[in-house]
Amino acid sequence: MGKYSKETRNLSISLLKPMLESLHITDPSPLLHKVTSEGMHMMAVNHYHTGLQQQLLSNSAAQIGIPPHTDHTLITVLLQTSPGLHVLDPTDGNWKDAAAPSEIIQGGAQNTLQVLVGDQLEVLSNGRYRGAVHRVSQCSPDNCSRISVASLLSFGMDEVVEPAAEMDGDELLKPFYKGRSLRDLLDHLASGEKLPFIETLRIMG
Ligand SMILES: O=C(O)CCC(=O)C(=O)O
Ligand SMILES: [Fe+2]
Repeated sequence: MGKYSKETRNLSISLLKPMLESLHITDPSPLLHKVTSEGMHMMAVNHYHTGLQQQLLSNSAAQIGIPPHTDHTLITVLLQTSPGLHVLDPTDGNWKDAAAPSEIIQGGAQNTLQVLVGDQLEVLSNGRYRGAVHRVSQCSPDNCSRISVASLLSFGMDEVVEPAAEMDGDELLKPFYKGRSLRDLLDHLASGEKLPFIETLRIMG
């Protein structure tokens, strides 16, 4: 796991670099330096299995799966042992299976990594990149076995993330997001507020 974690962190950073360059941020190096020196990298392992499913069913009507959400990250790299991850396609509003069709046919997605844009990249890019809305479909009650490993790269806990000051070589004219940190996200979650955090950051009009 240690080696995998290191490799996915390196992969995320090497993906982030051209993404920032694509925004024509005059000098992306200080941003990248912040991520590499003070950023957070977390690994989350989700195990969806029949025992847990049955336990949930006996207690309530709940079923295993994850409802639609975006990640708090800059970038998430996800490994799944079998299909189940769906991503919302903003162009037509339909959910798309994140595994390639050939993998679905073969019943596995072991050799593929999914890369998801998270909220922090949406804010930093002033909405040019949009956080990927994703969900995990519910397991069948009698045949549920799935593991996913998420590698979550973000700025540090107290870094206030806001639209980058200069993009496309010009001054940023109008920021569409408020600047907030991960600590603000934790306060938001603790407050019991139902609105997704990213929606509280968007500045309308
Ligand atoms: O299990 C998965 O495929 C996705 C998990 C996920 O979205 C998350 O941990 O944020
Ligand atoms: Fe997620």
